[in-house]
Amino acid sequence: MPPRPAMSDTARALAVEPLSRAAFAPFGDVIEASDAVRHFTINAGNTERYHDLAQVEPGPEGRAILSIFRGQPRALPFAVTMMERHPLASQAFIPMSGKPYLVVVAPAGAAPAVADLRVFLARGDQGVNYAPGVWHHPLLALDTVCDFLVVDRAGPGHNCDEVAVAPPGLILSV
Ligand SMILES: NC(=O)N[C@@H](O)C(=O)O
Ligand code: NI
Repeated sequence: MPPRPAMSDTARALAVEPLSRAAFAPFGDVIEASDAVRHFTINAGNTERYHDLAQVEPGPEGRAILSIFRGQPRALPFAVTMMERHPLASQAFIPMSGKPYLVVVAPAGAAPAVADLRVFLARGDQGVNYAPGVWHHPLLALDTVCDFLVVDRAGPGHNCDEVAVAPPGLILSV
């Protein structure tokens, strides 16, 4: 992980890391067609299946649903002033517009401090699946309006907690 910039009273600059399966493993899954995952040829050789890439958890009495999120681009520098989590179920974002985007996460458990935040720059061919309870920032599209296929939960119960992050984290550039 890159060295963290110095702490300040008002805000803390956050280092941006490239998204990889290994680095993201504490937070969930990376959804990408790579030789690092199990894949095999199907359809009489026409198609390669990159198999079972993410653990979709609909949670108790829930069902997995598919939605499309059309995100407006975020301006940089961006201040991370809040985080959220879905305690009952996973949530996956798969880019449909082929553009890079930002992923901000912190480990499940206690409300994150700015020092707990990890920022990843995802390529336009990489999706992410947040494991249940993993703290994350809501969708952070960049540059232009971008669509994302979202796999998450419908069902009873409370499934979204939000917390403030103070001092905020600053994403200066990508
Ligand atoms: N609120 C909602 O459905 N979106 C967030 O969960 C998000 O992670 O973007
Ligand atoms: Ni969410």
